[in-house]
Amino acid sequence: MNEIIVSMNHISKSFPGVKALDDVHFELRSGEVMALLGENGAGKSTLMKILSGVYTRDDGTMEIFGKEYGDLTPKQAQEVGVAIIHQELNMCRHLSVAENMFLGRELAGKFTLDNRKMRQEAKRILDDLKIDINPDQTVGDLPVSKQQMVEIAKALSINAKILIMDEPTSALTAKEIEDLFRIIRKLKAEGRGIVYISHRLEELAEIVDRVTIMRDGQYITNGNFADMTMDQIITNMVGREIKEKFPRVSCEKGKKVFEVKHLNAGKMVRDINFSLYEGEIVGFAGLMGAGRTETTRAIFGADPKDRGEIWLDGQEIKINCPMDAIKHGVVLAPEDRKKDGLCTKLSIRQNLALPNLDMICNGLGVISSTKEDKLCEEAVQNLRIKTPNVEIDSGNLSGGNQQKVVVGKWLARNSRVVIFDEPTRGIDVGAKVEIYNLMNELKKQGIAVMFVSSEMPEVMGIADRIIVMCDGRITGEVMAQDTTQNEILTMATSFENKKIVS
Ligand SMILES: Nc1ncnc2c1ncn2[C@@H]1O[C@H](COP(=O)(O)OP(=O)(O)OP(=O)(O)O)[C@@H](O)[C@H]1O
Repeated sequence: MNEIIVSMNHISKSFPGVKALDDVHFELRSGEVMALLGENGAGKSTLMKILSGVYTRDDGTMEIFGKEYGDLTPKQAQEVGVAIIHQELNMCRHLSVAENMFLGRELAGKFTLDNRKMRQEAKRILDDLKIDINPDQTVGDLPVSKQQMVEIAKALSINAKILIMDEPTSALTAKEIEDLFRIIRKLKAEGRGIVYISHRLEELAEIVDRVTIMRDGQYITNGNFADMTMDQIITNMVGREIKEKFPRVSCEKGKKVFEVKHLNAGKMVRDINFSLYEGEIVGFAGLMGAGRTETTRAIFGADPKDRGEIWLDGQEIKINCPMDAIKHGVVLAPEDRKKDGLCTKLSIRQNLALPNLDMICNGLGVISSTKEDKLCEEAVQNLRIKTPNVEIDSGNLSGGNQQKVVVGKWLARNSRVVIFDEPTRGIDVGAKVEIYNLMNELKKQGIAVMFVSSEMPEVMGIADRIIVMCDGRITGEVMAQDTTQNEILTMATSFENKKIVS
């Protein structure tokens, strides 16, 4: 049996008002992929930040390669062989691949840095991983998937024996995920231990050997993945059975609410035409980079439009900036929650209140704390935002709970059109169902729902009608109940087979 390389026992950690970890156990063996699973806010990232020296624990013991460690600093953790690849990649975007890989431990020549040697070494590691990236390329110019590969290469360049990957596939295409899994298998075969945090449970079977499950900051169980059913895993994660992963409600299709005509914006939004009706959810499927996010941003006024018309309830409206869109009741929950969806340095309360000031201010322009409290209370309750109170910085929330705040901002408004761009990315299985239910609720209220998602099962499970995009254009439209994943994929990868339902 593979040796135990990490053993964490009775680990506890509190933040003001939150017990993030309470008597947690965790074990990792060499040559295995250990999935660390739990709902948003369960404490997975906090536990791994303790292992990698980002946080110090309040209580408990930690052994790495059989040696007991007290409080590790990130540098010490690195020296011991622990590398963490964060969900939000931590690269210096303006530096080259080689410069990033050797950041903080540059190789010195006689008088200056030995750039040639660093380049050569970077190339050797990238080649070894069969990754086609030029070490001289600026990291900011690389797609996210390649940046992630550079992070992995960097971990290997410091000879990391324990690699922690936090939601590594959340921004990757199917082909890129395959590449990542190939690399993970190679690392595993070399005897490295990999901790794999993911909310995409369907991919676990591909890659995972064992599973550790946490809930509400506590250790629940661990075991071989092969010995557990998916239902057991989910029940352990959420503490209750989830009967329907894709709850669908049927509504009568009503009148046309929203229409986009001949929308063009930059290279990735080319002659987009579609309508949204009352009583339906319209899914936007496609591969990453198909132009769906650009379309949502152009509609919302976050990016300029070259031409095109937007109609709401039979009248043309002008949206030149997000403020115009919000005034007309057209709102967007954007894909990148940290960059576009939240002010991470502001509290949950301030984030929820910001776009709703018109509704919570009294006649004199002063915020009514009663109305603000009510707005926050409803958002926290309806979306089950896990937080001790609404005064904490939204940047300190777990990823999934941040997403809930983004969605919560729009709940209070009487919106006519709600655009969700990848709303369930990084969200746990229970919270996903809550988001679907929320979309269903909007659908029942006659609000038009546009739902962009790269997860085929959820588009097929939740949307009524599916519009497919490829390379900035709409390449097909199908009713969810009449289609197959293959048909959607064909439309998502070619301009042929164009199919439109009336
Ligand atoms: N720096 C911090 N300050 C205050 N609270 C924090 C901080 N970091 C984490 N928390 C809280 O600790 C709890 C555990 O968060 P953590 O990020 O570890 O969860 P997670 O399981 O990784 O969730 P997710 O799957 O959403 O990423 C949450 O309630 C979170 O709000």
